[in-house]
Amino acid sequence: MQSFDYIVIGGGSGGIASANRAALHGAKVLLIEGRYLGGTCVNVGCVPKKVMWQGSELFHQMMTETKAYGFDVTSQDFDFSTFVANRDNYIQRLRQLYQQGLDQNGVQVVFGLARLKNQQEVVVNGESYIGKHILLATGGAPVIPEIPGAEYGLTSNDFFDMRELPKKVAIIGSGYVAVELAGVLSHFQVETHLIYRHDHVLRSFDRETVSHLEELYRKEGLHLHPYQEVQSVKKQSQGYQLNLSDGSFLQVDLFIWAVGRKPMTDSLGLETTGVRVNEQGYIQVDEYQNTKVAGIYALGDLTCQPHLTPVAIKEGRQLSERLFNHQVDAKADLTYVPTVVFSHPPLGTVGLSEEEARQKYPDELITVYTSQFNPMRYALLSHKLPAFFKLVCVGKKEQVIGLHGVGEGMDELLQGFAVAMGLGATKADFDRTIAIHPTAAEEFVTMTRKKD
Ligand SMILES: Cc1cc2nc3c(=O)[nH]c(=O)nc-3n(C[C@H](O)[C@H](O)[C@H](O)COP(=O)(O)OP(=O)(O)OC[C@H]3O[C@@H](n4cnc5c(N)ncnc54)[C@H](O)[C@@H]3O)c2cc1C
Ligand SMILES: NC(=O)c1ccc[n+]([C@@H]2O[C@H](COP(=O)([O-])OP(=O)(O)OC[C@H]3O[C@@H](n4cnc5c(N)ncnc54)[C@H](O)[C@@H]3O)[C@@H](O)[C@H]2O)c1
Repeated sequence: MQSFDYIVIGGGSGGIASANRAALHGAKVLLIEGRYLGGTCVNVGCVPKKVMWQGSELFHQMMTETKAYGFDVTSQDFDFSTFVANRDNYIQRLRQLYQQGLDQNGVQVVFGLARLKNQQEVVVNGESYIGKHILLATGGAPVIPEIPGAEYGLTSNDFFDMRELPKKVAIIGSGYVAVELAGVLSHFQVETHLIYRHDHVLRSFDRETVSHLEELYRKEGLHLHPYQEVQSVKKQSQGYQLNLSDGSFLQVDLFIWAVGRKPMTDSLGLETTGVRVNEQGYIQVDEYQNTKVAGIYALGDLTCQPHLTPVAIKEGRQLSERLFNHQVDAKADLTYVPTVVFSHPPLGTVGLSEEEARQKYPDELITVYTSQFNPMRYALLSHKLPAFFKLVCVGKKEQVIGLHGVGEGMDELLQGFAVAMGLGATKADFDRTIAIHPTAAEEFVTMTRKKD
């Protein structure tokens, strides 16, 4: 039986990052992956999603904006299947790069579903391996609700297998995935219906910012159906009929479940180890990724931390710094985690929403600044998508504790502001900073409109 310093189960964002870092510090590392290297992010998450986002942005611009800029785009042919094939080739190359990186660092890779036999032994493909330290990094998978006909629906994984665009589609859910896939399809001029149970999408985000995005989505022709649940689905000779909670029906070519994800713990054999999970099945860890069992760690989508690739990567690398490079206090600092919903236009957030700020600091002064403007991209167009920006500050010194926005470029401009907020920047620090003109980012350092 082979022994390793470190066995990593799951070759996604967190697992690969941790395995490579451990190997760089001289550990003997085994990485076990059940399907394909890169996990969710590379294969059915961030990467194909961002390529789709980019493709649909281009499509939309070509169809609606290029003429005003003087282009004569006479052929509007678009071959979706070529686009998808190019996307998949790119992903294939990424997987190869991951494999090369692991090889170069001396990480041994085995493909197969791993199962813990006890606290130190892992079995894969009938072989047993002993690990001094074991990392669980098996991520999550999409959920399908239990209603009649639910099985006819696609998940986000299936979305990336689509080889042609439907004419009319429904997306059920209100989180990142629902909002992003709805935006992509709508920008590809697919009639898109977004169906969700409550009043708003993205309910953990700043309410006012989300309302702005919803307004833009409506303006772009996306059909929003708040306060609706899909109660059952009937297959028809062509497409599907969704039966909604208000008694109405919606006929679509296809529909996509985007109602959340569940942690991938089923195949792991956790019961043999004493590793604890919470009510939703997520593995309980402390801020150092320790589970309740010494020598077994977990990270990323398998735990309750924000389910974002850079979070999983940071957790994985910091864990390896701690275990294999004597950095005894290494842990991921999740105080200001910037995040972007790749909607059209993107919505970005760092820190607390206005609602969270008021709840967290009931006795402190909360000041809120907002700004709305038309990005220059629309200068020559009759059709405009105004951007919205917001700062949430606390105390007399007005420390900026929340920064939110919807608008072109929001995805790229957010990172630097997250650094400033991590350093405790105040509204005065923002105001002191010279703007870059003409950009969207300058709105954040020129805001004067205080909300009552
Ligand atoms: C549609 C979509 C879009 C997303 N877009 C973004 C984005 O734009 N930005 C962002 O930051 N995040 C995004 N995310 C989230 C991001 O993909 C995840 O947070 C991230 O992949 C989590 O990494 P992980 O290492 O925890 O798990 P994963 O990347 O899911 O990796 C887990 C790996 O473990 C393997 N595995 C499972 N069970 C076993 C087993 N028993 N044995 C061996 N291997 C096993 C799986 O095959 C998988 O490869 C997106 C997610 C989705 C679904
Ligand atoms: N851009 C990004 O960084 C990005 C993109 C996609 C996903 N992600 C990550 O992946 C995670 C998972 O995303 P997600 O969108 O799958 O899940 P989610 O948990 O963010 O959202 C799921 C939504 O579906 C709703 N819902 C649950 N059951 C329902 C039902 N039966 N009918 C209608 N609605 C229902 C929930 O109320 C919830 O709002 C995200 O939380 C995020 O961390 C990140």
